[in-house]
Amino acid sequence: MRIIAAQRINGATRSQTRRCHVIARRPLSLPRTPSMRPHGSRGRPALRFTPSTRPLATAAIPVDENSVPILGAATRARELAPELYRRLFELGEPYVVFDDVLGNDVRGAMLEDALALRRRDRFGPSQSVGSDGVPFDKEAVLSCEVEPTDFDDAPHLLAFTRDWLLTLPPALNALLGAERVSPREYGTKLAVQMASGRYPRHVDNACVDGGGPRDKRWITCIYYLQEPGWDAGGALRIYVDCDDDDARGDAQGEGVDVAPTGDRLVCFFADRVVHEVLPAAADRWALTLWFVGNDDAECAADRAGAGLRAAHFPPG
Ligand SMILES: O=C(O)CCC(=O)C(=O)O
Ligand SMILES: [Fe+2]
Repeated sequence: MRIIAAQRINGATRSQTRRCHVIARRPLSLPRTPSMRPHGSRGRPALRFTPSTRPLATAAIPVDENSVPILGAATRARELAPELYRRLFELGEPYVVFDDVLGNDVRGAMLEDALALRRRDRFGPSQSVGSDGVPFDKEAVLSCEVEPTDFDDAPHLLAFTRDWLLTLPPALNALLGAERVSPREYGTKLAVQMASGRYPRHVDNACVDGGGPRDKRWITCIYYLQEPGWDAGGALRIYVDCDDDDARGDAQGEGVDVAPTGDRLVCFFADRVVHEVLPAAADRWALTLWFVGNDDAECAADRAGAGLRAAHFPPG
């Protein structure tokens, strides 16, 4: 087993010279999606949404394995999968929060990567999709999809992404007893919400027919990169079902706030959980991985959560 050198985790080996060759394979046959547009394009028409997922293939895997930092991320994915499965699938909890996922050194190295990408101007306006399937720019939120070609700047972000994508789907599928989470396709987004920015209420996968490829994103996992002691707001507000006889309840359910504490991972179903992000007083960093469902029926109108979604996004 290879050992990660502490200085690599600390980012001390970050250099301007290329350490290895990187497979710069773009998603193979997917159309350009809103988040894959050239950065900074202005005055774009309101296109129908097409999901930004990609074949796993060799994406995010540099040719020289020895250059990939070892974060313990695959081990953590294997360790956390049973609890994720139990709480999301067996107990039907709307979301699951894991803390101390990779340790503060790894978190810090991932944040350094993100800052390096920002210095390289790799970010563009971040888009959301409305309940009608029409995308719009979020205010003061920038994002990018970390690519294999970003390896020299972002080895830790890529190593985490690669390890989770290779490990979590098979681990969940073993528990589910069928290949319901695709081990071949994924979505990803690195986002920074600046002061004054916010994410309006939405469901990641609105399950609307956008006229393009079907959006197959099924499970959202968000890893937060904040420094320890973060108290600048920016909670993820998740709307959960509430009982009819709950005095505080209304048709929209009750919002539960999850702070974007560093080294925290929050997971929920991409096609049914209504959520938003509240304003933060400082830059708020998050790396999202979307796991893709293999089964068309996973994203069905009558699935759990449809009532809550209808309450938040009434037709018309
Ligand atoms: O960063 C977060 O907490 C949530 C982000 C989000 O809702 C999204 O990217 O769709
Ligand atoms: Fe979201």
